Amino acid sequence: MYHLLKGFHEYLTRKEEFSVIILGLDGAGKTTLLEKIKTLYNDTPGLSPDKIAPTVGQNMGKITLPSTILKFWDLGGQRGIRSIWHRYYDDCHAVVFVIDAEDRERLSEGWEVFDSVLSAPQILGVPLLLLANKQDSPQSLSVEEIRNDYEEWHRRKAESARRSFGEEIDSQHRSERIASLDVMGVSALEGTGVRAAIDWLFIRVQNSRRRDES
Ligand SMILES: Nc1nc2c(ncn2[C@@H]2O[C@H](COP(=O)(O)OP(=O)(O)OP(=O)(O)O)[C@@H](O)[C@H]2O)c(=O)[nH]1
Ligand SMILES: [Mg+2]
Repeated sequence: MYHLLKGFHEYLTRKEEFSVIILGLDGAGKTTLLEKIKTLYNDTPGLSPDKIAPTVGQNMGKITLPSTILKFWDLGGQRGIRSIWHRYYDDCHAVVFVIDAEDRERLSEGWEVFDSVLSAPQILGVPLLLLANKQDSPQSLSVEEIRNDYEEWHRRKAESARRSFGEEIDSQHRSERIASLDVMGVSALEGTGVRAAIDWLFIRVQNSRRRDES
C-alpha cells in the first residue's frame, strides 16, 4: 500500500524536464542572461556580471516552474566553439538566440549565424526565440528595428542567391519560421524582459513537437 501511495504521489508531483539551448555570438550576453535567470528563479543567486568570463565550452543551469523543469545550456559563442552547437540540436526542446542589439557592427555576422541555426534540419520544428539583448543601453536597436534589420538582411541574401544561382534559398518550412519568428527585448544585465521570455519558453515547450516524439 505504501509503495502504491508513494508511486501515486510521485506521479502527481512529477516534473517534466525540457532542455533549452542558448546560442548567439560571443559577447551577446548569453551567460549574463543565464545567471540572471538563475537569480530570478532560484534560491541561490547566479554569478554577478563582473564575475562572468567568456565561455569556453558550456554552462548549465536549471530552474523549476509549475510541473516543469527548464534546463538551460549556454554555449560559448566564439567562432571556434560554434562548431559544437549542432551536438545539442537533437535533444533540445527550444532554442534561444541572443543578439547584441547594441553592437551594430556585428549585426550581419549575427544574422549569418542566426540564419544557419534557423536552417538546421534537426531543429526546424523546435520553438525558436530571438532575444534583442542590452535594451538598457540607449544605443540599442529596439525589437522592431532588430526584426526589420534581420528581414532586410535576409531579403538581400535571398536576392543575391537568386541573381547568382537562380535559386530560392527558402524552403516553405523555413519561410513559415521566419514569418512567425518571435522577437523579444531583454536586458540580461538588469533583468527586464527576462520573465516574459521564460513565460514564452514555458508555454512553447509544452507544445513542442519534440515533446510528443520523446
Ligand atoms: N549593457 C548591457 N551589457 C550586457 C548585457 N548583457 C551582457 N552584457 C555585457 O556583455 C558582455 C558579454 O557578456 P557575456 O554574458 O559574457 O556574453 P556571452 O554571450 O556569454 O559571450 P561568450 O561566452 O563569449 O559566448 C559583458 O561585458 C556583459 O556585462 C545587457 O543586457 N546590457
Ligand atoms: Mg558566455
